Amino acid sequence: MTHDPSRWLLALAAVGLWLVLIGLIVWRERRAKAAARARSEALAGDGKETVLVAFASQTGLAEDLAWMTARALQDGGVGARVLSFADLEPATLKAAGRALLIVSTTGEGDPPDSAARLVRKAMGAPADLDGLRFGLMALGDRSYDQFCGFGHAVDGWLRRSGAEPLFDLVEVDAGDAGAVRHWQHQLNQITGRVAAPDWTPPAYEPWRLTQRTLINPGSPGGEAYHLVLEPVGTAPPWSAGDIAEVGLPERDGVTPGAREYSIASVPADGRVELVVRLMRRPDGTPGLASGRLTQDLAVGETIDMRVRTNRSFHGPEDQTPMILIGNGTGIAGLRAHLKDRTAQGGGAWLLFGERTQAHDAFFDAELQAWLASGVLTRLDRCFSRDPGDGRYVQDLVAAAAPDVRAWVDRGAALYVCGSLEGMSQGVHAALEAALGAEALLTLLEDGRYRRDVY
Ligand SMILES: Cc1cc2nc3c(=O)[nH]c(=O)nc-3n(C[C@H](O)[C@H](O)[C@H](O)COP(=O)(O)O)c2cc1C
Repeated sequence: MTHDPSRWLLALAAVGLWLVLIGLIVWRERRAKAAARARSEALAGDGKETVLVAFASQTGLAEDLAWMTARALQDGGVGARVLSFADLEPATLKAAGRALLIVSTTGEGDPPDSAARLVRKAMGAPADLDGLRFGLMALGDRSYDQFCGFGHAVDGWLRRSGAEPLFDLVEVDAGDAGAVRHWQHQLNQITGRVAAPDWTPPAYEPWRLTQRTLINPGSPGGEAYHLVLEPVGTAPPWSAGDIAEVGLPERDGVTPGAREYSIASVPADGRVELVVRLMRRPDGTPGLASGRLTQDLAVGETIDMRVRTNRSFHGPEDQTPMILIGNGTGIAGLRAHLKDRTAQGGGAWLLFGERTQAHDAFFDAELQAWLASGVLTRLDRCFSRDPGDGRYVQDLVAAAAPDVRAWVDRGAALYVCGSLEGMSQGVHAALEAALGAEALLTLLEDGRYRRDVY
């Protein structure tokens, strides 16, 4: 032990600074929550007749629709209170008397992360919800096996708990406008109003492809491209973690749904960058969206695109250490976060897996520069097809388990981006082994374990 008083003073100052920073983070979080509460209270009106509007959202659509629902109720003279599933208890539902719930499904039929606490604590068995009347809108996508899986689970639990539906479950397939209009129609029944407000999503804007680079020539994996798109008009604001929705042109009289890609850049870049892998159908022909973006579209041409907020993958404060984990094109979302960090921040550790060191070390020069500048504190990569390596990113997490624990103990947040199958499940299992299932669930519920997987 040192007896040098100046060392003690330094240590005390460091601890003091650390406490101030933690306090600042807590204060900012409280302020954000208070702002949402104030917004919600403003919509609640005089409280005579209030409907609870609760949302469980992974990428933000259910949350947006919840606020639009609350506004439509208020415009029709009915007060509304908006609550995330993260703050929802059975008793709150029962006390509300009337509730409108908007929930999406993620993973493979799974609840959004913000609903994990309610699922674990309350949904295992029926609750006492006698007297509650509810309307439920389930967001999903029919291309998944368990269409609206979580919406159906909530519906079943509410009914088993004695709650009564105000109308049949409204299923929304890939943001289908017709189903959303049906929900608006049900709201009109509640408010007695006829005029439906305009809920159409923000229009697509033209973006010009200014650069396209194949980033893995010679790779045994599918070709991956780095795309740079510049707005023809003015660029909208966005945050690291947000998504670009690419509209596809009509084909044989059918408009295919939009495709979503994690944005690999930040507004300061003045351009949206994407990392797109060319997908091939079983017959070898290119996939609709990836084929257009990586093959058909010429540099200089424009596409329809809009930026969509993806709150559940937004970053923490610069002072919060970040552990970024991903594979393949998942580097996109992680890169945006790294671009947002400073060398004075809490530090960032990237664990990344791809096929070969020689062809698939995506953005290597940039990562090395971030390591040198201190933005990136640590870089662990593995390559599954390299002789002598053969590991996947989950193996990196498992091998570094004690360090992962130490980072999390220091307050680190975990961000996972990349493929749902294989990677995200494997990483989840490795994190469970490293931190304990209970601790990982708590991190998930507290927004310190965030995922953007597809
Ligand atoms: C990684 C991922 C997994 C998904 N899994 C399912 C699923 O299993 N079943 C389903 O019906 N929809 C699934 N979806 C579709 C979403 O439910 C749909 O896009 C919804 O509109 C998202 O709403 P949110 O933005 O509020 O989370 C999935 C979407 C993503 C990105």
